[in-house]
Amino acid sequence: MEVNGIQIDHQTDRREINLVWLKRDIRTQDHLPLQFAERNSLPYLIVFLLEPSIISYPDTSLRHLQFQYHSILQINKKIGKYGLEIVIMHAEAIEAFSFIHSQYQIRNVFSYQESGIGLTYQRDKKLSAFFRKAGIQWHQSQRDGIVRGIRDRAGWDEAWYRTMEAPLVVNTFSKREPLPFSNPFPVPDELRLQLVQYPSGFQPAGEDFAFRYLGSFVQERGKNYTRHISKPLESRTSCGRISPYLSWGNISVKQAYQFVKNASKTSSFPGSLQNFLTRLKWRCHFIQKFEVDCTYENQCINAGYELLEHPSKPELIEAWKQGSTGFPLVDACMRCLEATGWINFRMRAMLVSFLCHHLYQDWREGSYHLARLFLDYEPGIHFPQFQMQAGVTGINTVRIYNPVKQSQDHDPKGIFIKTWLPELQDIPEQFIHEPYAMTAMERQLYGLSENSAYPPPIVDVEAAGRYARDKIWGHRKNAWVIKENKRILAIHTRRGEMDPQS
Ligand SMILES: Cc1cc2nc3c(=O)[nH]c(=O)nc-3n(C[C@H](O)[C@H](O)[C@H](O)COP(=O)(O)OP(=O)(O)OC[C@H]3O[C@@H](n4cnc5c(N)ncnc54)[C@H](O)[C@@H]3O)c2cc1C
Repeated sequence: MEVNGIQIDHQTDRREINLVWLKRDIRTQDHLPLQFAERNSLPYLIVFLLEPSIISYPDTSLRHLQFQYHSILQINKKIGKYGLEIVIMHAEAIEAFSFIHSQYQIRNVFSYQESGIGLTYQRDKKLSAFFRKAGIQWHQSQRDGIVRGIRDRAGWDEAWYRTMEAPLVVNTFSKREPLPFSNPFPVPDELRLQLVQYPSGFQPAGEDFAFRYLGSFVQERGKNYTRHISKPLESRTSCGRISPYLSWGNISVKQAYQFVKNASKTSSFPGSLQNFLTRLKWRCHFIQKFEVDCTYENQCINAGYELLEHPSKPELIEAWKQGSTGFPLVDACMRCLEATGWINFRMRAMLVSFLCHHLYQDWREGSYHLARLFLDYEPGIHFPQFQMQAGVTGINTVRIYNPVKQSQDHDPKGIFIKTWLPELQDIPEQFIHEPYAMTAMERQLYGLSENSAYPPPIVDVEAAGRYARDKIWGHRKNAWVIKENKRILAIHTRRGEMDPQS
C-alpha cells in the first residue's frame, strides 16, 4: 500500500507493541494512558500527530502548534533518560497508524477521549473502524470528568467532584531499550523552523510552568482574584493564568483542583481560591456540552436563532479583527490578544458582544478568529461561550456590554488602553474612553492633529446597542426558539439551571 508517497508494506514477524497517542494531554503526571502503557508487558511508542487536515483548519494557529511543540520538547528532555521519546508525526492519523502497524503489530492504543470539533469526531470514527479491522484495541480514558454518551446532567456534578477528589495517577517510568523507529512523516523543515520559535509575549509552554503559575497564584497573585477578575490590566496577574496549560493538557483539571484545594486550607485568601475551584468546574461544564453536541462549533445550538438574519458587513468585521473600531478598550483588547494570546473573561465577552450586538454580525464571523488568537483555545469552552455571549442560545440572559462603560469601570485611568494603543498616549485621562468626544479646540490644545492615526468610531454605540437588544429579545418570543429552549435545558443543564456567567 502507498500512503502519501510512502510505501507501506507489512513486515513479516512484526514485533508486538502498544502505543500512547497524546492529544490535549501533553504531560507526564496524572496520565492514565501512560500508566497503562508502562504497566503493560509490551514495549510502547508515544506519538503526537500534526495532522495536516487539522492544523490547516480555521480554528488552528501557529501559536497553538508552538505551544504544543515546546511542551513536547520539555517532556522529551525528561523521559529521554528512560529510553522514551514523543515522536511527532506530520500525517493524517490513519496514515500514521497504518505505517506504525506495518512495522510493528500494534496491540493497544492508549489515549484520552477528545471532546473535539466535528473534524476530529469524524476522524475518530474512521479511526475506530480502522483499529477494529486491524485487531487493535483502542482504550480511551475519560478526560477531566467529562462523560461520554450522556443524555442529561442527572448526577453529573456529584460524579465530577468524585473524579476530582480521587487520587492522582502517579506516573513512573522504567528504563528500557528505545524501540527502533524511523519516522517517515517528520515535521517538514519549513514548519519546524516556525515551531522552534517561541514569541516572548506568550506564556511559556510546558508542565513545569503550569505548576509555577499555580504556585505563585496560591501564594500571592490570587489575593485579589475576585476583585480584579473583570479588569483587563490587573487580572493579568491576579487570575490563575493556567488556561493554556489546561487546554493543551500540560496539567489535568484534577491536578489543578487538588493543588489549589490543598493550598486553600492554609491560605489567607481562601474565598478567592474557592472561586477559582468553582471555575474549574465551569470549564468542564462547558466542555461537557460540547462533548454531547459538537455542532456548537458552527450551528446555533438553539436552531430558532438561525432565523435571525445578520447582514454581513466585511469592513466592520475587518475593523474589529484589526483593532481599529475607534473604541479604545475594544481595540486594546484585540491588539493585546494578538501580542500575548490572553485576555480575561469579561473582555472576551465584550469583544464578542461588540461584534455580535453593536456591529450586529453573525457570531460565526468572529469565532475562528478569536480561537486562533487564544493561546488557551479549547473548543469545548470557546464555542458554547461564544454562542452564549452572542445571545443565540435562548436560555441565557443576553448581556450587551457597552464598551465605553466597560472602559470607565475597568480601566478608569486608561493604563491598559495606553499600553496597547500607543497612538492614544497623549490623550488626557478624561477623554481616553471616548477620544472622539474631543472638540477640535481640545484636540488642538493637547497637540493632536485633526487626522489623528486613531480612527473615528465605526458605529453609534447607543443606537446600535438598542437595535440589537430589540432584535434579540424580540426574537426570544419566537415559537421555535421557545421549543428549542426546552430541549437545551433538558440536555445541557442540571435541573434546568442557568449557565454560569462571570
Ligand atoms: C467568548 C469566550 C471564549 C472563551 N474561550 C476560551 C477558550 O478557548 N479556552 C479557555 O480556556 N477559556 C475560554 N474562555 C473562558 C475564560 O475567559 C478563560 O478560561 C479564562 O479567562 C482563562 O484565564 P485563567 O486561566 O486566568 O482563568 P481563571 O479565572 O484563573 O480560572 C481558572 C480556570 O477556570 C476555567 N474558567 C474560568 N472561567 C471560565 C468560564 N467563564 N467558562 C469556562 N471555564 C472557565 C479555565 O479553565 C481557567 O483556566 C472563553 C470565554 C469567552 C467569553
